[in-house]
Amino acid sequence: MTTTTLARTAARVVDAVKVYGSGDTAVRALDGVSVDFPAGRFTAIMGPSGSGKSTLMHCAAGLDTLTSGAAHIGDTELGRLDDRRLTLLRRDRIGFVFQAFNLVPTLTVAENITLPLDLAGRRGDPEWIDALIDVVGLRDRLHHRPTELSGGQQQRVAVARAFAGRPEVVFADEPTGNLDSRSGGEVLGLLGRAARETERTVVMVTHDPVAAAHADEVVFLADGRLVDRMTAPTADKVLDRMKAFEVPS
Ligand SMILES: Nc1ncnc2c1ncn2[C@@H]1O[C@H](COP(=O)(O)OP(=O)(O)OP(=O)(O)O)[C@@H](O)[C@H]1O
Repeated sequence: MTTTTLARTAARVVDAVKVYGSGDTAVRALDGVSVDFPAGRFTAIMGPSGSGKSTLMHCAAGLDTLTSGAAHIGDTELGRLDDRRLTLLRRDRIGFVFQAFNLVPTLTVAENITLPLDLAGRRGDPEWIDALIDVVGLRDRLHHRPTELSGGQQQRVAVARAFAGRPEVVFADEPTGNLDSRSGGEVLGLLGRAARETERTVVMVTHDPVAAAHADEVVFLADGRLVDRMTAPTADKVLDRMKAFEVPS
């Protein structure tokens, strides 16, 4: 598919370096990564274990700080924000989906979805939330508690929660890690649909080629460096690309 609109960048890192520890035990988790995540697209970050995927996501999302380089959400450089502004930015402009669903067991599905808005004292956009409930297919479960739902349904609640405040970017870290392949596929389809239908940006970390194939584009990390990008991925193409990392050079 071609597009004539110039893609806006929703999030990016420039010359990102992240070193954990110091001296002999220092680990260079990111070694000069520059990557942009276009607005309105679903991008997967792939790479072997230890390649820096989670570190990249955490630094891009303002959950961790870079050793050097810069991370931006829209036009905002995260390194220039004090803790309070960074917290507000994460709350108001970013959504998160993690491997563990992190729902509040005492609240209903509906209450879980609007929890971040309620905590922020925001009412949110009722039409937006109503539409989201249909996107994630939870209309008949709104008054259930998380324990009454399957794992896949719980993660769908977490996806709706992540999108509820109309964030600019939703970051997902191995969102299907705790799901069987069928529910995992549903959640991934949903992430893609939510990105397209709500024109939001989704950035997902995964080590699973099948999961990555749901994205519009895959970026590949190896040893803390960006080594490739692939548009219109398929599981086979992603798997082939991953195999190349395992061949000793
Ligand atoms: N808090 C930390 N302290 C020290 N080293 C860390 C820390 N977090 C990550 N690392 C190291 O940084 C490197 C990159 O880790 P990261 O978790 O980003 O990789 P990953 O690609 O997400 O791996 P996986 O697929 O196994 O989750 C690894 O060598 C890891 O051991």
